Amino acid sequence: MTTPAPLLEIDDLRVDFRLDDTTVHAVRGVSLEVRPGETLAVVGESGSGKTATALSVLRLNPEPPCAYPAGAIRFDGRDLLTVPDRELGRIRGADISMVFQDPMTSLDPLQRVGAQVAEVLRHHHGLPRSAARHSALEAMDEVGIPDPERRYRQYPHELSGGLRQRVMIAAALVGRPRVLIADEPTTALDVTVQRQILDLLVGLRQRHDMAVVLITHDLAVVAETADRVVVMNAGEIVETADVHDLFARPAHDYTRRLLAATPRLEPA
Ligand SMILES: Nc1ncnc2c1ncn2[C@@H]1O[C@H](COP(=O)(O)OP(=O)(O)OP(=O)(O)O)[C@@H](O)[C@H]1O
Repeated sequence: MTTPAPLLEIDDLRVDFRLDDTTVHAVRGVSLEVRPGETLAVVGESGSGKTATALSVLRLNPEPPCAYPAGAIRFDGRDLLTVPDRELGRIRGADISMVFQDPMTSLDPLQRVGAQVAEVLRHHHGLPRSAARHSALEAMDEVGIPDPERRYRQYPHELSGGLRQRVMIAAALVGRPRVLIADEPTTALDVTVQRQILDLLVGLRQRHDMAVVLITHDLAVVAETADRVVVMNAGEIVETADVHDLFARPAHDYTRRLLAATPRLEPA
């Protein structure tokens, strides 16, 4: 069986944060690839460099003098670490989207949620207001927001945490990206809503044939959703494996310790 060419390739990524007179080597030579249509989980304990890696893809880490990314991140023959800002702006949302843990910090509190979903289409595809509204309503409906017409006009604080996360997912999807990076997308939600959001992501990935990079510290989530898994510790990848192999035959000590800390797990 041939492995499809990767959609996104991270090559020897290093991210340093400089704070006063200390330097934190948050990411230390991470290389990974994301293949078309797969769910790649990135797991590891808090502080292992998962978020700094993900943010580097869209250059969302703080800028120098705080953060210094190095290495290469290749997408469609371009290095995202060095493409001009305008080009990266076109890629964000249209080719690669991100969903974060806490939608309250990524949604604008002063803007109606529907307009925030539609914004992506107006910005990237130059759609007129009415067409963008129509597509945004469709996306809100697709992610399971009941009565999208009414919700469209509401502000983020008028929605529950689960609905806000669905709005973020609608905004991330509406531009039909090929890669969705979801950073702990369910951590801030209660357990039943977590389940619904994960099911939603799995369904959307299949329907839109998009690749999902799922960042999580939760191995139960990995077992249920991932095709392949990258395990990070202290800024480095310690193991990359097919999800079944990872759970059946973890190769690295650190992975075995992570698995031992989460009893009774079976990949789906
Ligand atoms: N803006 C920043 N300024 C300084 N140091 C940072 C910054 N962001 C992250 N770090 C440091 O970089 C390291 C990696 O952090 P990162 O957030 O990438 O880890 P993580 O695996 O995503 O953890 P978590 O699951 O807690 O989000 C940590 O030591 C963290 O303190």
